[in-house]
Amino acid sequence: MINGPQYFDLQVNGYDGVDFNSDDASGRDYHRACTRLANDGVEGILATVITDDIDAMVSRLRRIVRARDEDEIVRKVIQGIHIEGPFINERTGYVGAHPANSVRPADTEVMLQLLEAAEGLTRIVTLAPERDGGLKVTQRLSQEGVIVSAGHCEAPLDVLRAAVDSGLSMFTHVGNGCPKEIDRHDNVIQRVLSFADHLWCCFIADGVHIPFYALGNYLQVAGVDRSIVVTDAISAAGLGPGQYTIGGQQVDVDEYGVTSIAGDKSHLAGSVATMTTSADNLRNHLHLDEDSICMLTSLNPQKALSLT
Ligand SMILES: CC(=O)N[C@@H]1[C@@H](O)[C@H](O)[C@@H](COP(=O)(O)O)O[C@@H]1O
Repeated sequence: MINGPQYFDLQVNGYDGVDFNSDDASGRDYHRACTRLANDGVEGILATVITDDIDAMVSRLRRIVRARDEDEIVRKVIQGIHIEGPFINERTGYVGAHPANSVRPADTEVMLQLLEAAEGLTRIVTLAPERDGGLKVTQRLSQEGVIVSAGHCEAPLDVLRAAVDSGLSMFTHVGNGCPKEIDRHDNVIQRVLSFADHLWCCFIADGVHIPFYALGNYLQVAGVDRSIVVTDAISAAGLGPGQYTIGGQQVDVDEYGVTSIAGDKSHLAGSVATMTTSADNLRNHLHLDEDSICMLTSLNPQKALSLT
């Protein structure tokens, strides 16, 4: 997709064999991943750092900052950072692939430490509003101009409403990061969809995280003009089945692109999608027109970041 609309991906944990949450990714690794992203028609991404011990998150954030400082293509492609965790819901199902023992309640001091390590590059923070007491971190982040996105959460309706009033403006991978067995009506997916007028709703369109017919329903309710497609790609993106990593965890990828943490099939652990395969899915499985695909994969993510 060289001459078409350029994709913009708000959630990328790795690409082409490079894990952005690894403790030994080199500048050369970042160069390779970003060159492949650019060749795959991706104009910009937010490199995503997920829950871990704070020292590990800090050093991974610094590593991304350094890789950008040293290399033009990395600077061009990695347009910012998405910090996903550690202030998420620790309960099984909601915590998903994040290491539960590193999850913690939201804390302004810790948040500031992470923001400082990212040196002004943080554009999105995913947290669980119900774990942000007094919504203090939500308020602080929105004052700082950082997008607060709810995710890996089970926020009740009144907490979501208060979070929106405090600056919450996005929801991370709607339909995922929640248990498979939840109440058929009163669940976090229905709650967030009821707030879709106020939130950017992000979806993973790989056909593994959400069946296409359900994704079609979600997009109709949320509206293509308020929705964003992300890959949530891990290092396996663009490669075949095998064993990969996200941070200190091993991820198995099967021949259908289903990811799992070392033999535990209870939840997914990122995708192997690229923006090209995601756009193809929207075209071929959801039969969306090109304008809608462009909004979901390029215009809306940039609008959310106030880049257009
Ligand atoms: C990189 C990464 O790990 N991304 C998340 C994962 O954290 C989460 O566990 C899963 C939940 O999906 P599920 O709720 O459908 O299992 O979605 C994504 O794959």
